[in-house]
Amino acid sequence: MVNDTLQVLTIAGTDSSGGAGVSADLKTFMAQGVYGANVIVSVTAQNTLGVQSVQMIPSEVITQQIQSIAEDLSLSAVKTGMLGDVQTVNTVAKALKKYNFGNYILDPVMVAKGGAKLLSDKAILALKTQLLPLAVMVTPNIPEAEVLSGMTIQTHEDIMAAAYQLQLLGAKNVLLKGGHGKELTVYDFALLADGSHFWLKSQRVDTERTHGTGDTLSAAIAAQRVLGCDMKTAIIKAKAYVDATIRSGIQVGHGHGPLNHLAVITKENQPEVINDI
Ligand SMILES: Nc1ncnc2c1ncn2[C@@H]1O[C@H](COP(=O)(O)OP(=O)(O)O)[C@@H](O)[C@H]1O
Ligand SMILES: Cc1ncc(COP(=O)(O)OP(=O)(O)O)c(N)n1
Repeated sequence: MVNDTLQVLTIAGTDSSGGAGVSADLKTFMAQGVYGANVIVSVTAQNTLGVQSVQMIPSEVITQQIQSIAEDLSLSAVKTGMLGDVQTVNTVAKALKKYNFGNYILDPVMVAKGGAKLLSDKAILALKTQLLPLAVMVTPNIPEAEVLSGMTIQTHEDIMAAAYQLQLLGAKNVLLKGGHGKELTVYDFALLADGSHFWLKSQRVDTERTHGTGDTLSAAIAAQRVLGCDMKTAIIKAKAYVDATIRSGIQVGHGHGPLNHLAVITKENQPEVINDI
């Protein structure tokens, strides 16, 4: 059942193959039992093999979409995904400052799994200065954390240092995702607003079908916050959900296939929570 009083917004781009972007976010919100609204900032022609084209939506249309929702819905959280260019980052930042949508989760999407650029170089600085300070949570993968922190990340110590740097730049909580890589064990690192930290340890699923994992994780965190979880619990529950969606694979497309958003979480999906590694 969807709880219609729990309303969450995603501001992101579309993915015509339905695996990432707004599609992943709305499927995740629904699966978590919260109501999802969407503001489209870009339309991508995309499939599991790559991104074929990107069309950005004009700023005034983005502003109008946000205003329409703000005037009617009762939102308690918002997440942003692909924002594309500097104009869009600035437009979204202006709207987030104007309207109070509650918890703001920033997924700093930069590059799709197939390698296509989803954020321009100029927009990176705008995202750092305009959006990071507004975010209750930022969820970079390792390459994104390197770009935002200006640091090279090779070791677990580097991961922690980069997360602290992102907190210094204004994000209250940081979840640094460790999905990129080849190791058999995946570690995500969480740094919370009170200065505490923990690692989420899980076994890597040997699959190419991970299209939209980052979107799904950040959308699930937003949903769990709206459902009333504290930040640590929201992160752990969201991680278990993503793990379930990867493990219950579906066979769509011929490349980086999408997740199964209706997956049921079992004990097997619970990450190990550890303080230090
Ligand atoms: N093959 C995999 N097996 C298990 N977990 C994964 C796998 N790939 C990604 N994840 C998890 O999915 C989430 C998203 O991570 P990641 O893929 O790094 O983000 P992004 O999609 O933004 O690049 C993280 O919690 C990560 O640990
Ligand atoms: C429209 C759109 N938004 C975001 C992404 C990237 O999503 P992400 O969850 O990081 O997944 P992968 O691209 O890493 O599979 C996208 N591809 N398209």
